[in-house]
Amino acid sequence: MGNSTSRLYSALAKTLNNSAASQHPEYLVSPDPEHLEPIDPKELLEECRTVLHTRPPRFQRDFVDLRTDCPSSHPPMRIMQWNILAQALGEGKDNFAQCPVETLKWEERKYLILEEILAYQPDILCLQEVDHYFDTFQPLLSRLGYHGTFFPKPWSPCLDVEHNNGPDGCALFFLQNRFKLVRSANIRLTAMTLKTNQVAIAQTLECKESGRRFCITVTHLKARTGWEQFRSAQGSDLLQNLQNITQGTKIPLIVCGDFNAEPTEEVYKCFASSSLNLDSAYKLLSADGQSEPPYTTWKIRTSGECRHTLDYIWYSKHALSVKSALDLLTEEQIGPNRLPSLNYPSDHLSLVCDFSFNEEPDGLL
Ligand SMILES: NC(=O)C1=CN([C@@H]2O[C@H](COP(=O)(O)OP(=O)(O)OC[C@H]3O[C@@H](n4cnc5c(N)ncnc54)[C@H](OP(=O)(O)O)[C@@H]3O)[C@@H](O)[C@H]2O)C=CC1
Ligand SMILES: [Mg+2]
Repeated sequence: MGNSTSRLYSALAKTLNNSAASQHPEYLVSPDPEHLEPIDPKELLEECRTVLHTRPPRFQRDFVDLRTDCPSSHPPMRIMQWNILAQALGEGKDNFAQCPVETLKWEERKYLILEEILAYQPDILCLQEVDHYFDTFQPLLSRLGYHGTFFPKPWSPCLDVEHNNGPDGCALFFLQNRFKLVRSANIRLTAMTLKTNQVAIAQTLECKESGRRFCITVTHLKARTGWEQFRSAQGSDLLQNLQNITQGTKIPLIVCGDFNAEPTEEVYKCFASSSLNLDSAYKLLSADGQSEPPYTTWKIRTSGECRHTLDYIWYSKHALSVKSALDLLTEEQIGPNRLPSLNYPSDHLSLVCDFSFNEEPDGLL
């Protein structure tokens, strides 16, 4: 290991382990200024691979080209949507069966999460179930050039788990060299006017290169069967909030989320038919361009096997084009024990798309 690599490794290990001697809850520890030196993503990726060398290799996933016919003078924006699986929920609430105990060890799982992010290098990262924001993702991603925002759930179920690391919530990161933050809103979702335990972050960003503005949103709706109407109400509230944010400005939208809803559910239909003219990016991977993937999460709980399509990237279909999308894992890659696994850290797959602005957006939101 060369000198600069060793220094990087030691800085990374320190950042990733800095809670051990702290008297404060880990999630409240602010990063030491020493850790704010920039990190080269390639070097950091190498370090992840070193730490993970005893694990099976990462799954190979390819980007599928979707629109080669719409030339754009600016580089596309890469958006990543991912429910990373809260550490406390994975260990204390999710009841995963057939999931080897080493799979859930945070000391290695965090490197797998980081490796997945570094492998695709998104310009914008929308995460759910983040319960290691302040001690892990904020300090590291800020050194990689990202601006981060975290909005915890008001009553996170993580807090019920012994040795938890604080509440889980949504996090939104964007690369500061590509975007300027124009406006940021933390939204506590309501259902039939009642405040709920689910949240969203909506940020208006301006592309430094093109000057174009858009609104990026991350959310995580209420889980579980029996809550379909509740999810639908939360979705309507989110749409109303986005309507208010974009009203008058007609800026394009990208909404990333774990909606906890199959495409047959009311909340999906509300988004698909909204006056905001949204479409779901991952449909474009299907043969007819009209079908969602067969699954975005696949796990075996003690209560049985759960294979569902719950995660989406919605976008303003007239103002934006999806240039490419990262394909999903095959059943064979996922394997018989499903997710999370030794080589994939979450029970949800990451969704990654490259977007470009269409040339004539006026009035076409
Ligand atoms: N202290 C207090 O006063 C309060 C505490 N709470 C706590 O919060 C919990 C509910 O919070 P809420 O936000 O509504 O939670 P949700 O029902 O939305 O689920 C929370 C998490 O559980 C995961 N999950 C989904 N299905 C299952 C399952 N079958 N088994 C295990 N985990 C699952 C979800 O993951 P995914 O999205 O990946 O499916 C999700 O991240 C309560 O159970 C309680 O623990 C809530 C309110 C008040
Ligand atoms: Mg979960």
